[in-house]
Amino acid sequence: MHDTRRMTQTDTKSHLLKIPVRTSQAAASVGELFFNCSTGTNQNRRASTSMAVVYKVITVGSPSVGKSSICIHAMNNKNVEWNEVTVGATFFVLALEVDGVPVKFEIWDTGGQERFQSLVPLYYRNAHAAIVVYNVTDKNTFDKVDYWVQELRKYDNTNAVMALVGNKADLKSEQVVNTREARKYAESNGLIFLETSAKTGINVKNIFIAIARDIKNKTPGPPADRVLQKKTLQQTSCCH
Ligand SMILES: Nc1nc2c(ncn2[C@@H]2O[C@H](COP(=O)(O)OP(=O)(O)OP(=O)(O)O)[C@@H](O)[C@H]2O)c(=O)[nH]1
Repeated sequence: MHDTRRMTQTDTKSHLLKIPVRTSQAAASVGELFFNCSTGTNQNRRASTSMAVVYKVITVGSPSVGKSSICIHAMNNKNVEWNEVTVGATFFVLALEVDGVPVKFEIWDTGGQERFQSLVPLYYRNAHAAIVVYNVTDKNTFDKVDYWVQELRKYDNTNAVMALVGNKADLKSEQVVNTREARKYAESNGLIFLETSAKTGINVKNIFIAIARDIKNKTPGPPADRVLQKKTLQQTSCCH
């Protein structure tokens, strides 16, 4: 069903390179992975050339909940009709200023299909944060949230920040996942919680702002385990 989805907006497509890569270390153990690489708008590209704190983030969740659409909206500041199944993972770079500090998010947006789930630990390695996404109009995707949270916790990354995101919040009349129930789950498991819409953009950037603040709170003072970079995106692109 999902294989028929295709991207319809050409300007964003022009930022995407679909390439087979033999990734080093982690991915080498599973052979050759395929992923897309996107560096976003010119504004995003310019912002990321200055000194920035770099955070590695991954997205996980059921298929079609809107993981890629969230990343794409955050980077382009607009709704982009996205109809492409993520194969393996897509790499995005998002540059934002958070409380006066330039932050570069290196996002591994993982494919939600079951055949890609075994790859998640590889992308999660050394991640500063994970975004667990469900679709507010599909209870099955919320029921899968706890599986993702427990899986991520297994991967020995206890310091990572986790955010629970209920996407497609623009479809209010179709919402079946109760906001209070989702928030309660998030609070009792120490997760950031937001409902978003990749269509209208509501709360999309706020996810990343909340994550950056949470990481900073967990690691106060000089950024010891955070990397300060002064590189252009050409230098940091995933395609080398
Ligand atoms: N109405 C609405 N539709 C959305 C929203 N976010 C995504 N969609 C649509 O949902 C479908 C799936 O979006 P994707 O971003 O590809 O979902 P995904 O979670 O990355 O899917 P996989 O690659 O299969 O893991 C697309 O048709 C999107 O246009 C949203 O906030 N509101």
